[in-house]
Amino acid sequence: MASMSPTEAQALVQKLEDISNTPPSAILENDDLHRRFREAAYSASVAVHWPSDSVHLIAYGTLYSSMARIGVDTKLFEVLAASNSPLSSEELARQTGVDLVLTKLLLRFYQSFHWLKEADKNLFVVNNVTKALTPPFSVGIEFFNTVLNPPFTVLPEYLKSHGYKNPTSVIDSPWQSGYLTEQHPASGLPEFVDVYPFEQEVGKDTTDETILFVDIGSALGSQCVLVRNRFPSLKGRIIMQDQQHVIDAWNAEANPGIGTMVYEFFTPQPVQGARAYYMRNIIHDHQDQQAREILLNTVSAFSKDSVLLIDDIVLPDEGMVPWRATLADLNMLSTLAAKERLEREWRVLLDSAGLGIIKI
Ligand SMILES: C[S@@+](CC[C@H](N)C(=O)[O-])C[C@H]1O[C@@H](n2cnc3c(N)ncnc32)[C@H](O)[C@@H]1O
Repeated sequence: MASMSPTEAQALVQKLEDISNTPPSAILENDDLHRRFREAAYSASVAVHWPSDSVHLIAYGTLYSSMARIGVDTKLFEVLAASNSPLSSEELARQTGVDLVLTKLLLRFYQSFHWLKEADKNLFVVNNVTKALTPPFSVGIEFFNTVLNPPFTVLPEYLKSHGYKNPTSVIDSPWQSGYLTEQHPASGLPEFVDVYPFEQEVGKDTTDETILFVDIGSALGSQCVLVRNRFPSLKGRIIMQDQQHVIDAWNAEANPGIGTMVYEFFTPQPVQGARAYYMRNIIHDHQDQQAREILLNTVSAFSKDSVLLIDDIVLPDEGMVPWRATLADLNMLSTLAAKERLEREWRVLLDSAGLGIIKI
């Protein structure tokens, strides 16, 4: 790691931000410098990726091709490139015929990956990437997406099943293989106990009988184990709830101190008056009506000391959305026709279930 004073580090980061907004023409107009700078900037970015950044960027590879194709098919990039002035999401929706909600979602994604720019609030302009995604270059996008991605995707299985021999037969190549696979990398986000003062907020004056923590849709109880391990001397019961087949897979002997319960979250919550009800990655799996039903079922069990802890993504209402969040949004859309929510969408949803927000 290079040594540098905090002031020098600040200045360097500021300089990089300036350069990325407006690359100097002295670099762009000199072929050699342009190449070197492009490589250095890319490798500087990769050099500071967190491990989970690398996993996400690589694992979501096929999504970029699909998102580019949607922008090409709908002519969103072309419309923007043809305009002499910045265009709003409404204007882009009108000119492309894409529904406004979907247009906004696409724009969030494209912006998070710097495929276009938001010059001012809800006003979009092209950049070098947008231009690259218009004709004639854009012809390649459809070809890759429709013709090449399927064999790319089956390549690992194909090679495994062929003993990692180099394919030489045109009638037995990955092309002929029809196996499709999908993976969702773990999120790598902070744990809720690192950002929420759990012990102070819900752990006061508890006894062995207090129901401390109910994890709704817990999967295999990672968050219950986390609470137990993080607060070993905190009194109170910890309960994980999920569907029968999930609870059946739980190893109770290996995890003492954690209760299990089969619970279907479209029915009223049977555990009354817990200090904390917790849901991670549950609400984002559902459209508003189902989400509201799950919330109302939980609220029905509240006592005056109960809180609901929702561990999910909150997209900012304005400004740049981090690319990790737009990937998650698209993931939800592709796999479950669900969504990540803007802060104002969370407020409306929670309000509709009679809940107020204490803190985000
Ligand atoms: C996306 S996973 C989240 C798991 C866990 N909370 C986490 O963050 O790792 C959704 C979980 O909800 C459970 N689930 C789905 N539908 C359910 C239902 N109707 N009632 C109860 N649990 C359900 C699934 O079995 C799964 O474990």
